[in-house]
Amino acid sequence: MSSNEKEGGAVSAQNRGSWSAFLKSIASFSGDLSSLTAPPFILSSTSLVEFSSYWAEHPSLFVAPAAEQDPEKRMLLVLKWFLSTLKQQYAARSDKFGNEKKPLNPFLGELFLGKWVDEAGTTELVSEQVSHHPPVTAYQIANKEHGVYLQGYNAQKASFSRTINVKQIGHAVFSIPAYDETYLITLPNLHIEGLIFGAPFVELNDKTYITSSSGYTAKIDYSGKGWLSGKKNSFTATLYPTGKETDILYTATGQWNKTFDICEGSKKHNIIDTYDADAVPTTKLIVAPIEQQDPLESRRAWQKVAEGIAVGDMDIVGVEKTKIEESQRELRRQEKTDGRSWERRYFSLVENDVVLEKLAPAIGLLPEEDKTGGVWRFDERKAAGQATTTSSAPAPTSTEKKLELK
Ligand SMILES: CC(C)CCC[C@@H](C)[C@H]1CC[C@H]2[C@@H]3[C@@H](O)C=C4C[C@@H](O)CC[C@]4(C)[C@H]3CC[C@]12C
Repeated sequence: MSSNEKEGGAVSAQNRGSWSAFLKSIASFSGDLSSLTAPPFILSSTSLVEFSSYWAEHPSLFVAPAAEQDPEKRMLLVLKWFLSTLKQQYAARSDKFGNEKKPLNPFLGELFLGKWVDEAGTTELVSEQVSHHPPVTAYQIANKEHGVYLQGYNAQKASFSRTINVKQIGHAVFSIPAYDETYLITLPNLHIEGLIFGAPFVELNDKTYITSSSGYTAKIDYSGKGWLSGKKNSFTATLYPTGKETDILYTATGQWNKTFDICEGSKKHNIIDTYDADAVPTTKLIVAPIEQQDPLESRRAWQKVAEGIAVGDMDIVGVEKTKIEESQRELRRQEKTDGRSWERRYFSLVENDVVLEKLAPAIGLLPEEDKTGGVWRFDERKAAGQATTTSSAPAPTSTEKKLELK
């Protein structure tokens, strides 16, 4: 743990000045989160491209739907897995360090590759920054033994109104080809709580949906502590046949970062399952040693910046970040001169996506392609030409070598 990370909780006397200057600066903030300048002590050395891994830190829950024969119960298992990911996605860092941190902004083409190996077999992750303006991350998570796949992409738009509000644009697609089944998942909007106390954490807003090609939909309503009542990170999810919202088959309710109950029907006393986030251990993602990583892999590319953050040396951080930014600018200049654009390694833009065409209308999802550069999908053809394992990255091209910072 870095000196920076040990500080968690309320702002120390030493950091109070920079924190109040930050609070003043964000009052007029709106746009890409990448343009938000946070004080050094709130900087994380983890790039946003790594966040895709939060979808599968419980591989057994991820693959569980594949073993269920009944489509209704399968949908319930997909909902349970989704709910279990929320703690990892939105509370893991504030739980660990006492406060949320500002992640590193990935550069175009940045990769995060890894795998989980446990009782669920091998679950592989490919995450790639597919756009820089606007920043968009795409990912695929695959467990081939169980035949379970997740892919998606996301961008964030931030605005300030009493606090930092973040709108998520994008979606995820969970699929089990053996059942010819696809689930379209929308992403929660969020806001930052605790800013005033210097101990920021995430609270989710509004609602999200999961809708399946087998004819079921789950609606997840998020609520927080509020001024007068309620508990932090609360939600109520209902599962129903698509289009029949009042025919509730199952209800899940509780706190996504702690415990929740799954009940049959709409009555909250018919409990059939209880999930305790603290009782279900996560599996550690295996990432190749830095020296064996491709130059575009996140931890290798950001290594020196991360070292600077760890020791609180903002001069090193500045110098090393500038090197990355400069080499990125040079790549863009070169592409412009050559009349070509950056070739994404694993993902491609698609038109007329069949999953969206079929499932998005049921939940009113608008893909907002202008905000993500289009609809991004995992490209099997491209991936076949790449090594997605964590140890044998393909040799970098000459353009990519320019990124290798000495
Ligand atoms: C703490 C504050 C001062 C700086 C702002 C940090 C802000 C940019 C961070 C904080 C939380 C981040 C969310 C994170 O909780 C989880 C996810 C889910 C993941 O799948 C995609 C990224 C996203 C939305 C992060 C974006 C950056 C956030 C809002």
